Amino acid sequence: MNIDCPVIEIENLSMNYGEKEVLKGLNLTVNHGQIVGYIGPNGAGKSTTLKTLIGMVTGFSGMVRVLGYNIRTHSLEVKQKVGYVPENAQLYEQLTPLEYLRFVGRLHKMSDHKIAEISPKMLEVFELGNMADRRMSVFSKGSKQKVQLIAGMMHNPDLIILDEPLSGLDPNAVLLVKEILGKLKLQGKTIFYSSHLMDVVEKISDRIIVINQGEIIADGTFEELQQNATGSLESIFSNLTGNTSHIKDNAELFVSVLDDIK
Ligand SMILES: Nc1ncnc2c1ncn2[C@@H]1O[C@H](COP(=O)(O)OP(=O)(O)OP(=O)(O)O)[C@@H](O)[C@H]1O
Repeated sequence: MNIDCPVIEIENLSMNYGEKEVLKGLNLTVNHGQIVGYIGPNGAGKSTTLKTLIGMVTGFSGMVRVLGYNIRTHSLEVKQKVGYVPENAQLYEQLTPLEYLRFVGRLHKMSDHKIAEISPKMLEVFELGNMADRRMSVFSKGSKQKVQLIAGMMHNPDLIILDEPLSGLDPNAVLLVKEILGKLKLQGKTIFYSSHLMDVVEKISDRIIVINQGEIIADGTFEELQQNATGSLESIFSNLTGNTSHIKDNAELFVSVLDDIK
């Protein structure tokens, strides 16, 4: 791929669901070889942005180019070349991991030989080797997420888009994914991911983008974000995305409502 050309280009991206304006004129360029953390409160528009990048959302306005392809006209090419791990794992649970990875690998035009060679190794890495032939309907949430992560990256894409990739993973698996992402970055891959795990985002991201109510409100390295508000990313996040003084009051209200049930 041409490393001089941006991996992701978004100009004036807006998206409405009915009356609700979910993305409000986003502008964003991501260059080759960065790990970009995309954070924001629930409902801020993170998943909608990521789905737009992968061609799963239509009806938006503005321009979106991924790996040089205009997503409106070349979404198939983007789907084939980009790695994507969705927020809610939609696995075909009647399949075993090996069957599922064969299915996904074929969609990415990998040879059956290559798929058969790498799938058991990747499952072993995620400690799923002994589950390779079991139906995924019996898998725990974390195990399903691990299969989803493998499926999203197995074709060795240059751009990996991850929506809450660490959701449901135990601390050792989180560590493993962090290590893998770090190594992929060293190979020149670009990783654009959303997460609510502020400590992880703080540690592994070259760049952090904060979205709130459909608008980008901060964009920079962790050190750059610290120039306006010191402290951990968690406290910067709270400062940027709103008043948190109501949290204690709301917790008290919740418990007092429960008390009334007695
Ligand atoms: N298919 C849909 N139809 C209608 N509204 C939608 C749809 N998908 C998302 N929304 C709304 O768009 C807004 C943004 O949702 P989105 O999933 O992008 O947020 P998010 O930042 O990923 O949130 P979270 O952190 O909770 O995953 C929310 O108000 C959500 O209810």
